[in-house]
Amino acid sequence: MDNKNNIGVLMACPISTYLEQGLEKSFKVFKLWHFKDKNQFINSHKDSIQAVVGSSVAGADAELIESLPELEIVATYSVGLDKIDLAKCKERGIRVANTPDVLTNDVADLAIGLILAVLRRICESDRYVRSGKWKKGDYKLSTKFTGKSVGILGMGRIGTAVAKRAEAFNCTISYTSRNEKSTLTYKYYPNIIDLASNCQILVVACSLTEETRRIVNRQVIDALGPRGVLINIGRGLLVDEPELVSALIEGRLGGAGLDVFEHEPEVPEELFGLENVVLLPHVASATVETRKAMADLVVGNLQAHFEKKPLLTPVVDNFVLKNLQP
Ligand SMILES: O=CC(=O)O
Repeated sequence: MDNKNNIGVLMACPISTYLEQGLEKSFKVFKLWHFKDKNQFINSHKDSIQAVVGSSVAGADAELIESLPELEIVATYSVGLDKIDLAKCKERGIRVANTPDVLTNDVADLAIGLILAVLRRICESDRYVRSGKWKKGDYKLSTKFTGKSVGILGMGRIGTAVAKRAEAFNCTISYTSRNEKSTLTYKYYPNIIDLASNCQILVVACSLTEETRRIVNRQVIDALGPRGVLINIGRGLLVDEPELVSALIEGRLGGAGLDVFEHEPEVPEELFGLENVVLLPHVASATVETRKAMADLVVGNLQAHFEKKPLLTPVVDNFVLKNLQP
């Protein structure tokens, strides 16, 4: 690998001290949020920045990619790729890596946690105890999870891990995905409305792309219905948020467990007073163990790239063909 001072790595947003320290051991790290005038900073450092590190908050859009002529790799501290202009990266031969696998279990665990929290009113009953209301009477009955039908939107790594967990709760699993998976015995619905009409809990676990933007629209929400529960551990923009809010307020949807929102960290305040809703601050992969593994993977991918080796977790890798010597 070249001398570390020769390789500029631009962090697009604050991520973690552990990651920063890992990057600083091998690279010259620039933290974009430290610069008031970002355009001026990029203009004066564009010739030394060869890598961008992003996350689910900020990545590399077309404008950033175009402003960095020496950019060779974008490594994101996320499994989601929606903050990266992948088409631009392919066009420019820029490699892209993400952090799949290491976070799958945590995200699937949290999806189940959200289901239980909504159906069994865990957060609401905790508030009941803390506010002293228990002394005046028992908390009301909640809803059983075991045996419910669970529909999964997006049967990738995370969707599959959610399904496996839900099976242990004796749930019937069905799903919709780009394609039916021949290896799975779960019922496949080619369309999300049919999936939503035939399940009690709909878990949103697909990636955000132009095709899936607001895929959970009013029709899907109405198909899920007043006894149905929506769980979103994907991206806020997969759901039509204003429609979700009105369905919850009007009682057209039974409940929701949401880890992600359209305008994070903004969350529609109309949801704050609803006891059938559990709201989390985008923490599905946020455990000490997993975040460390994600950071190690980001650093490992950059090291692999600058040592002209195959990426550990490649997403876009046509750089190999053009620029890497055997
Ligand atoms: O949102 C988190 C991720 O994409 O990893």
